[in-house]
Amino acid sequence: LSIRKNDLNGVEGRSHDADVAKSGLLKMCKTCTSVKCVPQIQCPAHVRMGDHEKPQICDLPAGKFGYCCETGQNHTAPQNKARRATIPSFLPPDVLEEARKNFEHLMHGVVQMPVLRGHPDFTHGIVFQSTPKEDLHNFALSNSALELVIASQVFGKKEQVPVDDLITNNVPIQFSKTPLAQHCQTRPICLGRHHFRSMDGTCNNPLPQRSHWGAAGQPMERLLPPAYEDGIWTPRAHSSDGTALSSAREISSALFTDVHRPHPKYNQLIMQFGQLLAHDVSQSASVRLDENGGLVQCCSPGGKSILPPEKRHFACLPIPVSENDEFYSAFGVRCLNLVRLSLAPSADCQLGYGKQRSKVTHFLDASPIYGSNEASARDLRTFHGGRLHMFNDFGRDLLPLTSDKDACGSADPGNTCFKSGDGRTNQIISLITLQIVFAREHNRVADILAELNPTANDEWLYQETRRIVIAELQHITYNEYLPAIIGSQQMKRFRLMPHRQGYSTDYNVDVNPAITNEFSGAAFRMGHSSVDGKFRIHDEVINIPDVMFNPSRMRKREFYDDMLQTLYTQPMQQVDSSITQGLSRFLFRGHSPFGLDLAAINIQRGRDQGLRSYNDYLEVMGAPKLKHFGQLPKDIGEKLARVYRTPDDIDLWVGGLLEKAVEDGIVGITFAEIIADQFARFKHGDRYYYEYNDKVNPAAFRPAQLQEVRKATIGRLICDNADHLTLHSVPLAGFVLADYPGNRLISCDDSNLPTVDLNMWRA
Ligand code: HEM
Ligand SMILES: [Ca+2]
Repeated sequence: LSIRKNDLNGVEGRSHDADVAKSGLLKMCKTCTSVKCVPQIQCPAHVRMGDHEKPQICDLPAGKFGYCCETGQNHTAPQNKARRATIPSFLPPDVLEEARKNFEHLMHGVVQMPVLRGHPDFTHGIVFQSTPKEDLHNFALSNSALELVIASQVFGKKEQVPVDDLITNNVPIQFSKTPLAQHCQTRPICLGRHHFRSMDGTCNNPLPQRSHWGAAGQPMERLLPPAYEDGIWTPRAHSSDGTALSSAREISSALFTDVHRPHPKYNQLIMQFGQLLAHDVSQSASVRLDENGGLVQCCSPGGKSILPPEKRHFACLPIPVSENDEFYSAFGVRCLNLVRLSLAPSADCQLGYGKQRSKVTHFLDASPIYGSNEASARDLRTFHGGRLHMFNDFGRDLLPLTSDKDACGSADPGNTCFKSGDGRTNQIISLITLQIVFAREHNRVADILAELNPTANDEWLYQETRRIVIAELQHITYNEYLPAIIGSQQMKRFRLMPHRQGYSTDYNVDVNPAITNEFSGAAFRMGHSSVDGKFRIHDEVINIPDVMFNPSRMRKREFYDDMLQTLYTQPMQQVDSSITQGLSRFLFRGHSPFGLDLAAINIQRGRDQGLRSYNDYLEVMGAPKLKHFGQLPKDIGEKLARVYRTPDDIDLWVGGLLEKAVEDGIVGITFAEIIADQFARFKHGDRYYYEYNDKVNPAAFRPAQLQEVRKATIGRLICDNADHLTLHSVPLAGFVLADYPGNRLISCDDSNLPTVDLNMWRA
């Protein structure tokens, strides 16, 4: 993960110094003054420099670059094992042989009962769903990554490599000269200058060595080295005092209650927009039983017990449930299924820890609308007038219907489900609603462009429209959504606020746009606490589990308009220690009397993804670590002390949620920083970001076009794409409750709700 000097060489292999001088993107400091030179992975973007300026690079041994890191800390676990004098610099044949044997043993697999359609575990599997062709590809890639990880594990154990060296990628062994090289990823070759951004996110960074940065299928990044017990892939299971960590379910039920605490300012639309964003930038994949995407089950039927080790698949990470559990005990459930995330082979082909794979483009590029590869993008297009397929339901455009019988995982025949660029669209009906808004926006814009440019062909209309819709999405995100979530101070520190005029010059060729494990595994899952367990539509109260993977209501004529109004009228729930039972007890219940616990899943997932404890992240931000629970407010400290032995054990998702919100934001400071860091990557590391000029962005907007894009608001987007059967107005500030001081409901024709004038796109 650290930058190698060669990575900085230009296309024609110019010298490193010339490159730095030419781009002006890096400040060179051979040795850091007053701060420490550490590998990039040990210095998260948000602590690199006080004012989040360009990174200062410095020399590390073995020809690598590091960053001058302001915290001056080495963010790794304390080194508790004596360092071995020498570690071989090659992979001995016996390691290769043993690794091969171990791998084959794992692949031999276990015989298990199939997971039945309609069961909550089946539905959970759909969250990671792919097409059959992708399943095959995923299985192969996941296994390739596994072979590399097993070889790393065998080597680490045999040679007694200190865990610290493994988690900081400090073992300079290349797989490229071994038979394992076939499992390493190759970088995409980018020919010419791509005018429009690619569908799969490849070829964004102009340096050929970085053509894969941010592309679909690439591994997630990390802010801190992983907390794997063996330094490679074994999840954290022990307290820092050596005893076993409490079960994720025990923590969930002790700490997360379901209390109605409506937010005084923000509505459910901001929650729903957040989930759409989450799906745009991250979709992990779970390990599968076979190449047909078969699901792994780690519990005995009915969740009565955890399967014994000899019957358990290697990717099992089930959540134990106590026999006295306040909820599940009534059903005799002692085990909640959880399957580990699959890994991606990394492009550096080096021995090291497992890296989780994300299936969607990491960039904020409307991938839920368009897909994350050429094939799914083509499947969604009509190839006429640049338009996307829609299902016309008696005059109203809904998303196209899918023929994939597993899309909803339902056992009910005739359950109609929808298709989009993302397999999770049917997860909840309010998400489908927002996906329809964006798909309609695409066709609305395409139609206007076609009228303005009568000779334009389908391809140009599609790509140009996609460029505009992505720009609108980015503008709404950075202008309306993000300031509400992380507050104005973080927006400023990370240079995230859109300009009012002119182009932004914030592109930085060295910023890796990849999603971080901390963001996808913890910080952005803050959204789960903001969900209200009920939608109130006129007199009807809908419990959210009833509209998960069950979109039949969408066919009711007024439902779409009504749902949008509910979203902007109903307050979102505060982001805190409350999470609706619709998610923490009844997630994906279908017809079952109980469902899954998303809070427990989030905690266990954090351990699966190797997230370090909350305390380590406090330290990264320059805050003192918690030494004892008494430092926290009494009620929180007491609850935590019941499930954690020491503050060093607190899971990141838990610690982050318990913080009080930053002054003018929705989340606490730790999540605000992690989210800010992530959106700084999406902005500063995306060449196609809408505010860049043509020196950076091959598809730059003309100044007048950019000014128009800056008029995009979530309110206008909804007005322009509503059915106008029951919806005729929106709140002026779309994510804010209409009755909040300073805000009001305004009619869709009100001139205070600006319109993006597409006349600027007349050829
Ligand atoms: C509306 C109801 C929602 C439901 C039913 C839901 C459900 C889920 C489920 C089942 C997962 C996968 C859990 C796992 O196995 O690790 C997940 C992941 C996630 N959710 Fe939600 N979620 C909802 C809303 C939200 C919101 C509002 C946000 C953010 C604002 C959000 C952010 C995320 C993120 C970042 C992930 C990780 C994605 C990945 O990397 O795979 N979710 N959610
Ligand atoms: Ca994306």
